[in-house]
Amino acid sequence: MVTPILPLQMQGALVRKRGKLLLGPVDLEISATGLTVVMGPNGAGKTTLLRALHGLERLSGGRVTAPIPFADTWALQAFVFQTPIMMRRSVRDNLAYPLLLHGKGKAEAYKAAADWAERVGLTHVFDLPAPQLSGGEKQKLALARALIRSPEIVFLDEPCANLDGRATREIETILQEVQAAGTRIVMSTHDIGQARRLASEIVFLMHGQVIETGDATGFFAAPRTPQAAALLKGDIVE
Ligand SMILES: Nc1ncnc2c1ncn2[C@@H]1O[C@H](COP(=O)(O)OP(=O)(O)OP(=O)(O)O)[C@@H](O)[C@H]1O
Repeated sequence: MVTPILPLQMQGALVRKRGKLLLGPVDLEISATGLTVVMGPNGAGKTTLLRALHGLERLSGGRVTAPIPFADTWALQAFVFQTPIMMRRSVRDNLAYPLLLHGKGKAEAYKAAADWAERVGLTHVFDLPAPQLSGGEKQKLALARALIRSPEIVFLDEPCANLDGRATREIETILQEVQAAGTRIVMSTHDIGQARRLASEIVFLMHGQVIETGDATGFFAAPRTPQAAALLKGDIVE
Protein backbone atom coordinates (compact mmCIF):
# COMPACT_ATOMS: atom_id res chain seq x y z
CA MET A 1 0.00 0.00 0.00
CA VAL A 2 1.29 3.47 -0.85
CA THR A 3 1.47 5.76 2.17
CA PRO A 4 2.82 9.10 0.98
CA ILE A 5 2.79 10.60 4.47
CA LEU A 6 5.04 7.91 5.92
CA PRO A 7 7.63 7.57 7.31
CA LEU A 8 7.30 10.52 9.65
CA GLN A 9 10.64 11.67 11.00
CA MET A 10 10.94 13.58 14.24
CA GLN A 11 14.37 15.09 14.69
CA GLY A 12 15.52 16.87 17.82
CA ALA A 13 11.96 17.90 18.63
CA LEU A 14 11.59 20.15 21.66
CA VAL A 15 8.40 21.48 23.20
CA ARG A 16 8.77 24.15 25.85
CA LYS A 17 5.89 25.90 27.57
CA ARG A 18 6.12 28.64 30.14
CA GLY A 19 9.83 28.00 30.45
CA LYS A 20 9.32 24.29 31.17
CA LEU A 21 10.69 21.62 28.85
CA LEU A 22 7.76 19.26 28.23
CA LEU A 23 9.33 17.17 25.50
CA GLY A 24 12.65 16.44 24.00
CA PRO A 25 14.91 16.45 22.41
CA VAL A 26 13.20 13.52 20.69
CA ASP A 27 14.36 11.66 17.59
CA LEU A 28 11.80 9.17 16.36
CA GLU A 29 10.71 7.55 13.15
CA ILE A 30 7.13 6.47 12.55
CA SER A 31 7.63 3.85 9.87
CA ALA A 32 5.16 2.95 7.16
CA THR A 33 3.46 0.04 8.93
CA GLY A 34 2.56 -1.16 12.39
CA LEU A 35 0.83 0.00 15.52
CA THR A 36 2.93 2.16 17.81
CA VAL A 37 2.01 2.48 21.46
CA VAL A 38 3.45 5.36 23.46
CA MET A 39 3.76 4.36 27.11
CA GLY A 40 4.95 6.21 30.18
CA PRO A 41 3.83 7.48 33.57
CA ASN A 42 1.46 10.41 34.10
CA GLY A 43 2.91 13.63 32.81
CA ALA A 44 5.65 11.86 30.83
CA GLY A 45 4.74 13.83 27.72
CA LYS A 46 2.71 11.24 25.79
CA THR A 47 0.02 13.70 24.73
CA THR A 48 2.61 16.31 23.84
CA LEU A 49 4.52 13.79 21.70
CA LEU A 50 1.38 12.74 19.80
CA ARG A 51 0.37 16.35 19.27
CA ALA A 52 3.84 17.22 18.05
CA LEU A 53 3.87 14.33 15.58
CA HIS A 54 0.47 15.43 14.30
CA GLY A 55 1.67 19.01 13.86
CA LEU A 56 -0.56 20.49 16.57
CA GLU A 57 2.28 21.51 18.83
CA ARG A 58 4.56 24.41 18.04
CA LEU A 59 8.09 23.06 18.36
CA SER A 60 10.66 25.12 20.23
CA GLY A 61 13.34 23.22 18.34
CA GLY A 62 13.81 20.41 15.87
CA ARG A 63 11.27 19.28 13.31
CA VAL A 64 8.83 16.70 12.09
CA THR A 65 9.03 15.84 8.42
CA ALA A 66 7.08 13.65 6.04
CA PRO A 67 7.94 12.72 2.45
CA ILE A 68 5.31 15.22 1.29
CA PRO A 69 4.93 18.93 2.12
CA PHE A 70 3.47 19.66 5.56
CA ALA A 71 0.41 21.40 4.10
CA ASP A 72 -0.50 18.23 2.22
CA THR A 73 -0.31 16.03 5.33
CA TRP A 74 -3.49 17.34 6.97
CA ALA A 75 -5.88 15.44 4.74
CA LEU A 76 -3.99 12.21 5.42
CA GLN A 77 -3.95 12.23 9.20
CA ALA A 78 -6.42 12.39 12.06
CA PHE A 79 -6.28 12.81 15.83
CA VAL A 80 -8.61 11.37 18.46
CA PHE A 81 -8.43 13.39 21.68
CA GLN A 82 -8.64 11.80 25.11
CA THR A 83 -11.86 13.69 25.76
CA PRO A 84 -13.70 13.59 22.45
CA ILE A 85 -14.94 16.90 21.17
CA MET A 86 -18.23 16.57 19.34
CA MET A 87 -21.17 18.56 18.19
CA ARG A 88 -24.44 18.56 20.11
CA ARG A 89 -26.13 17.25 16.99
CA SER A 90 -26.87 13.63 16.11
CA VAL A 91 -24.39 10.83 15.62
CA ARG A 92 -25.33 10.96 11.93
CA ASP A 93 -24.41 14.65 11.64
CA ASN A 94 -21.22 14.24 13.66
CA LEU A 95 -20.08 11.51 11.29
CA ALA A 96 -21.07 13.26 8.08
CA TYR A 97 -19.57 16.59 9.13
CA PRO A 98 -15.90 16.00 8.22
CA LEU A 99 -16.95 14.84 4.76
CA LEU A 100 -19.37 17.72 4.15
CA LEU A 101 -16.70 20.12 5.37
CA HIS A 102 -14.33 18.79 2.73
CA GLY A 103 -16.73 19.10 -0.13
CA LYS A 104 -18.42 15.70 -0.35
CA GLY A 105 -22.06 15.67 -1.43
CA LYS A 106 -24.78 15.04 1.12
CA ALA A 107 -25.81 11.65 -0.24
CA GLU A 108 -22.25 10.34 -0.16
CA ALA A 109 -21.53 11.83 3.28
CA TYR A 110 -24.66 10.37 4.91
CA LYS A 111 -24.12 6.99 3.26
CA ALA A 112 -20.56 6.90 4.66
CA ALA A 113 -21.93 8.01 8.05
CA ALA A 114 -24.34 5.06 8.08
CA ASP A 115 -21.60 2.64 6.98
CA TRP A 116 -19.24 3.80 9.70
CA ALA A 117 -21.96 3.76 12.36
CA GLU A 118 -22.56 0.14 11.49
CA ARG A 119 -18.88 -0.66 11.46
CA VAL A 120 -18.33 0.67 15.00
CA GLY A 121 -21.69 -0.50 16.38
CA LEU A 122 -23.54 2.82 16.64
CA THR A 123 -26.47 2.12 14.33
CA HIS A 124 -28.90 1.91 17.27
CA VAL A 125 -28.00 5.47 18.35
CA PHE A 126 -27.57 6.95 14.86
CA ASP A 127 -30.24 9.62 15.35
CA LEU A 128 -29.51 10.43 18.98
CA PRO A 129 -27.74 13.65 19.96
CA ALA A 130 -24.09 12.82 20.59
CA PRO A 131 -24.08 14.21 24.17
CA GLN A 132 -26.57 11.47 25.14
CA LEU A 133 -24.15 8.66 24.29
CA SER A 134 -22.28 6.61 26.89
CA GLY A 135 -18.52 7.10 27.30
CA GLY A 136 -17.75 4.06 25.16
CA GLU A 137 -20.19 5.15 22.45
CA LYS A 138 -18.68 8.65 22.41
CA GLN A 139 -15.23 7.19 21.98
CA LYS A 140 -16.45 4.98 19.12
CA LEU A 141 -18.03 8.01 17.50
CA ALA A 142 -14.81 9.98 17.86
CA LEU A 143 -12.90 7.10 16.30
CA ALA A 144 -15.33 6.69 13.41
CA ARG A 145 -15.32 10.43 12.78
CA ALA A 146 -11.53 10.41 12.64
CA LEU A 147 -11.50 7.45 10.27
CA ILE A 148 -14.30 8.46 7.96
CA ARG A 149 -11.97 10.41 5.66
CA SER A 150 -9.68 7.36 5.36
CA PRO A 151 -6.57 8.89 6.89
CA GLU A 152 -3.30 7.05 6.41
CA ILE A 153 -2.29 7.65 9.99
CA VAL A 154 -4.39 8.21 13.07
CA PHE A 155 -3.14 9.40 16.46
CA LEU A 156 -5.15 8.41 19.52
CA ASP A 157 -4.55 9.79 23.00
CA GLU A 158 -5.58 7.20 25.61
CA PRO A 159 -8.56 5.99 23.56
CA CYS A 160 -9.84 3.73 26.33
CA ALA A 161 -9.26 5.94 29.37
CA ASN A 162 -12.28 5.65 31.70
CA LEU A 163 -13.98 2.94 29.63
CA ASP A 164 -15.20 -0.34 31.05
CA GLY A 165 -13.86 -3.71 29.91
CA ARG A 166 -16.49 -4.29 27.27
CA ALA A 167 -16.11 -0.88 25.62
CA THR A 168 -12.33 -1.23 25.79
CA ARG A 169 -12.52 -4.59 24.03
CA GLU A 170 -14.80 -3.15 21.34
CA ILE A 171 -12.49 -0.19 20.71
CA GLU A 172 -9.45 -2.47 20.58
CA THR A 173 -11.18 -4.70 18.03
CA ILE A 174 -11.96 -1.69 15.84
CA LEU A 175 -8.35 -0.53 16.08
CA GLN A 176 -7.07 -3.97 15.10
CA GLU A 177 -9.45 -4.10 12.12
CA VAL A 178 -8.50 -0.63 10.99
CA GLN A 179 -4.83 -1.47 11.28
CA ALA A 180 -5.30 -4.69 9.35
CA ALA A 181 -6.98 -2.64 6.62
CA GLY A 182 -3.79 -0.56 6.31
CA THR A 183 -4.22 2.47 8.59
CA ARG A 184 -1.12 3.39 10.59
CA ILE A 185 -1.96 3.83 14.27
CA VAL A 186 0.02 5.71 16.90
CA MET A 187 -1.64 5.76 20.31
CA SER A 188 -0.85 6.38 23.95
CA THR A 189 -1.95 4.27 26.86
CA HIS A 190 -1.34 3.79 30.56
CA ASP A 191 -2.55 0.25 30.28
CA ILE A 192 0.32 -2.22 29.95
CA GLY A 193 -2.12 -5.03 29.06
CA GLN A 194 -3.51 -2.95 26.23
CA ALA A 195 -0.02 -2.20 24.96
CA ARG A 196 0.76 -5.93 24.99
CA ARG A 197 -2.44 -6.74 23.11
CA LEU A 198 -2.11 -4.09 20.42
CA ALA A 199 1.42 -2.83 19.91
CA SER A 200 3.85 -3.87 17.25
CA GLU A 201 6.21 -1.12 18.43
CA ILE A 202 6.66 0.62 21.78
CA VAL A 203 7.87 4.12 22.53
CA PHE A 204 8.53 4.43 26.26
CA LEU A 205 8.64 8.01 27.50
CA MET A 206 9.65 9.52 30.82
CA HIS A 207 10.12 13.19 31.63
CA GLY A 208 9.64 14.11 27.99
CA GLN A 209 12.44 11.82 26.83
CA VAL A 210 12.29 8.58 24.88
CA ILE A 211 13.82 6.09 27.30
CA GLU A 212 13.41 3.05 25.09
CA THR A 213 11.87 2.27 21.75
CA GLY A 214 11.61 -0.82 19.60
CA ASP A 215 9.73 -3.90 18.61
CA ALA A 216 6.95 -4.70 21.13
CA THR A 217 7.78 -8.40 21.47
CA GLY A 218 11.36 -7.56 22.41
CA PHE A 219 10.28 -4.77 24.74
CA PHE A 220 7.98 -7.02 26.74
CA ALA A 221 10.25 -10.08 26.68
CA ALA A 222 13.49 -8.30 27.53
CA PRO A 223 13.33 -4.55 28.23
CA ARG A 224 16.74 -2.97 27.83
CA THR A 225 16.41 -0.19 30.41
CA PRO A 226 15.90 -0.47 34.19
CA GLN A 227 12.99 1.99 33.92
CA ALA A 228 11.11 -0.19 31.41
CA ALA A 229 11.88 -3.30 33.46
CA ALA A 230 10.47 -1.57 36.54
CA LEU A 231 7.33 -0.49 34.68
CA LEU A 232 6.68 -4.01 33.42
CA LYS A 233 7.27 -5.44 36.90
CA GLY A 234 4.48 -3.19 38.16
CA ASP A 235 6.72 -0.83 40.12
CA ILE A 236 5.93 2.86 40.30
CA VAL A 237 8.26 4.67 37.91
CA GLU A 238 8.74 8.38 38.23
N1 LIG B 1 0.25 24.21 28.38
C1 LIG B 1 1.06 23.69 29.31
N2 LIG B 1 1.83 24.50 30.08
C2 LIG B 1 2.68 23.99 31.03
N3 LIG B 1 2.78 22.67 31.28
C3 LIG B 1 2.05 21.83 30.55
C4 LIG B 1 1.16 22.28 29.54
N4 LIG B 1 0.57 21.19 28.97
C5 LIG B 1 1.07 20.12 29.63
N5 LIG B 1 1.95 20.49 30.58
C6 LIG B 1 2.75 19.59 31.44
O1 LIG B 1 3.61 18.88 30.59
C7 LIG B 1 3.85 17.56 31.05
C8 LIG B 1 3.55 16.57 29.94
O2 LIG B 1 2.15 16.59 29.66
P1 LIG B 1 1.45 15.53 28.72
O3 LIG B 1 -0.02 15.77 28.82
O4 LIG B 1 2.10 15.52 27.41
O5 LIG B 1 1.82 14.16 29.47
P2 LIG B 1 1.11 12.76 29.41
O6 LIG B 1 2.21 11.75 29.45
O7 LIG B 1 0.18 12.70 28.25
O8 LIG B 1 0.32 12.76 30.75
P3 LIG B 1 -1.04 12.06 31.16
O9 LIG B 1 -0.76 10.60 31.09
O10 LIG B 1 -1.22 12.56 32.57
O11 LIG B 1 -2.08 12.54 30.19
C9 LIG B 1 3.00 17.42 32.29
O12 LIG B 1 3.82 17.63 33.41
C10 LIG B 1 1.97 18.52 32.14
O13 LIG B 1 1.53 18.96 33.41
